[in-house]
Amino acid sequence: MAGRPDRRRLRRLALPRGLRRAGLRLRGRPLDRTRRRGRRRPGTGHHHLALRALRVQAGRGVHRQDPFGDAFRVRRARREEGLRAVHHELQVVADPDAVAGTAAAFVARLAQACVQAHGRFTFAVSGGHTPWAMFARLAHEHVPWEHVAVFQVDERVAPDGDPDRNLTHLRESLGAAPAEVIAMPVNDADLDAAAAAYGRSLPERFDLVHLGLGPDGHTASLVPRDPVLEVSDRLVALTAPYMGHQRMTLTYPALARAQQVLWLITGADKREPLSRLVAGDRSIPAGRVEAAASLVLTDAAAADQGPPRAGAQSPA
Ligand SMILES: O=C1O[C@H](COP(=O)(O)O)[C@@H](O)[C@H](O)[C@H]1O
Repeated sequence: MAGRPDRRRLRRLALPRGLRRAGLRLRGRPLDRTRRRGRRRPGTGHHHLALRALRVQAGRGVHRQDPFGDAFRVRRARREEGLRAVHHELQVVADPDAVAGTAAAFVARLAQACVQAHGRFTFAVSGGHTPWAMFARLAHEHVPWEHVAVFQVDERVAPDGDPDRNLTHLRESLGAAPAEVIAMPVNDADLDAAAAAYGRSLPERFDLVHLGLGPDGHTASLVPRDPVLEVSDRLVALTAPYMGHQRMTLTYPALARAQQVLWLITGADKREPLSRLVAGDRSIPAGRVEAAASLVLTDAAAADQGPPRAGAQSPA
């Protein structure tokens, strides 16, 4: 049976008490110099069964992690055989609601830290359904919105206000939160020029990039077999039609500007691509994303810790 979320802990996460209590690190340096809280003993958390399952599936790519405090630990990517191997921190919570709440608290606290450290928080957000609840929760968090710039990771080529547009749902979910959203210009007549212009508007680094994961292993609009996967000379590019729409997307070089990636992955249909992602499987598009640090936040269903499926055998 899936573990229940630790309500006490989640409540604490939703009410950040300031950076000094967060054990927060930014660009490798602790912002919390007075932190005394020790690490919890491995395996004592309510997620340990899920984590153990993923460790078996994914081998060395998975790291057991304390909820939240350690999630901010920035781990520098290593260069191995010319490739930048990303170490994924993995956090499993009970369900999509817990994913949304934990993610919103994470984003809010990172925003506070970045604004305090360098005056601005640059945040690139993906589409899909999974982040809607997180954005809605974020609107009620303590976020220094006047210093936040929200960029799009990807967008469908469709009219303004179209329900297929990621922007439509982003704005709806954020509600009255006064976020500056720098929208992808997917209605321009010359889409190649528009993509290039969006690329020029991107910051040198993103403080945070949110990514999702499709059942086919796609992330952003980096979709299997599309030539966009090989684009290395542009920050923003266009895809062939995929699931009904041509798309504009950040490319791998743009995503590599992320100081921190936050993956939000929920649902049983993500089990296989999730295990591939954390194993560093570069045969799926998501497995080729590079970033300075990566937190994979997932629910029990995606981590294969849901209720037993009909006909499933219990282990002996
Ligand atoms: O098509 C897309 O799907 C992925 C995954 O979405 P999700 O709702 O299954 O999490 C998303 O990350 C991407 O931005 C979007 O264009």
